[in-house]
Amino acid sequence: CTKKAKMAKDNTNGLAMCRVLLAELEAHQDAWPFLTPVNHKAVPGYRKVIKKPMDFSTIREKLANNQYLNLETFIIDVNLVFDNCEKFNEDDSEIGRAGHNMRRFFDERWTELLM
Ligand SMILES: Cn1cc(C(=O)NCCN)ccc1=O
Repeated sequence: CTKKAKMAKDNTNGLAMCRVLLAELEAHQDAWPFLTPVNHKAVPGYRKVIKKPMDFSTIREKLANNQYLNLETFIIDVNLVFDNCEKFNEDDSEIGRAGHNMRRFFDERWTELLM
């Protein structure tokens, strides 16, 4: 096949992996803080501190709207969820621990799928 065709196949495989990974993130027992956008009206300081909010439902919407070029751009948004969580929450808190658990799960899972 041509290089372009191979690239297209890679993107297809990459996007299939995004769907698998996102479904597993959403199904994880520690996903609850990340399933929907943080309600900045209910969480004082969030809008000021977190410049680029991100959550799993927004990632799902972007995936459905074909806004991820490949697995890499998808991984950037997933890591944004966990980086925001670390910035706003103490490590020794319910949500802080959930964020660390979810990041570890995600890192192990996508490397498994890619290796
Ligand atoms: C990720 N994150 C979630 C919340 C939250 O309250 N989520 C709603 C749970 N029902 C607050 C701060 C934060 O960083």
